[in-house]
Amino acid sequence: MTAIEIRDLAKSFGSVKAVDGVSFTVEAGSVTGYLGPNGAGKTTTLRCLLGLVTPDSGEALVDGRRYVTLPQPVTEVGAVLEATSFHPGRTALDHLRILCAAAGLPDERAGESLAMVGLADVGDKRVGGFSLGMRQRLALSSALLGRPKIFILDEPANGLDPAGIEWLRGFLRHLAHDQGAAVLVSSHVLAEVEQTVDNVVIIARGRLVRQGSLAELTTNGDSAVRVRASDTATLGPALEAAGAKVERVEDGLLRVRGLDASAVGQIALDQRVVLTEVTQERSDLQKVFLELTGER
Ligand SMILES: Nc1ncnc2c1ncn2[C@@H]1O[C@H](COP(=O)(O)OP(=O)(O)OP(=O)(O)O)[C@@H](O)[C@H]1O
Repeated sequence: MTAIEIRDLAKSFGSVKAVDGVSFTVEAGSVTGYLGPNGAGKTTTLRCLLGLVTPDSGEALVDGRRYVTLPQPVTEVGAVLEATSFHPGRTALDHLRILCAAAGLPDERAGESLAMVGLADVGDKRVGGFSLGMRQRLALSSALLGRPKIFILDEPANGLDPAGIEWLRGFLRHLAHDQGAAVLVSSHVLAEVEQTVDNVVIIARGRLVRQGSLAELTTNGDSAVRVRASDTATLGPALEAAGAKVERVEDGLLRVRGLDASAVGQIALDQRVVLTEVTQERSDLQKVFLELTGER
């Protein structure tokens, strides 16, 4: 079921075409990564979806409707935009209770939502003392208050430490895969979302560059392992016997498809062949992103 639909969306600010004819959909039960370098137009797209920016043309729809026409938006869409600000003197629970009151939600949703993001123990602490990562979690908990089934999250991994990013991955997958939510999550860092998303939409300078399932974009044939070894005459046939396609690049260097680096290492060990280099080549997705961003 299509939960989010962006159709021929365009928005300019003066002479800058922030979004220039972008179309994609996000289905229920999946996480879609909306990726692109800084200034690509991601935030503008998400702001159009949330009715904060009026597009010049095209549509940005949630559940087939414009956000501004939703009768009780918090129960349908949970949104976290970049640089969410909090009153530093308020406790986390008070912050959420105020949002509950404004949205007509029962008070207890504040504590429940805080617990879902792992902040139950600090509900009575003032937000002013929170780390950036804790603020990100608090922002996420505010998106959970109305138990929505559509999530629109702008760079939610910003400021999280590696453990926080790992937690976020699991949490977003849980929302989509266990609870059937549609999750649209933007990032300018591919590695942050690569292990989370089912689908990828890449934009640059307002235009769509590539879209597809993660599986399509990472297994379209080009990902191989480069292996430098002391005895390729022994290793090559052993890898082939294990089902790999082996190309002899030059003396002592093989390019292996169909096995990952650890399987290659294990076979080399079994054959008592010394490896001097094992490099996983980048997937097509990583290459596209690298060209756009220079990210390594
Ligand atoms: N309110 C605005 N007024 C003028 N220009 C804007 C406005 N909002 C965005 N832009 C411009 O539109 C372009 C796209 O910006 P946008 O914030 O959508 O990109 P982004 O992909 O979200 O980037 P980032 O990862 O840096 O947040 C940029 O050139 C930006 O400077």
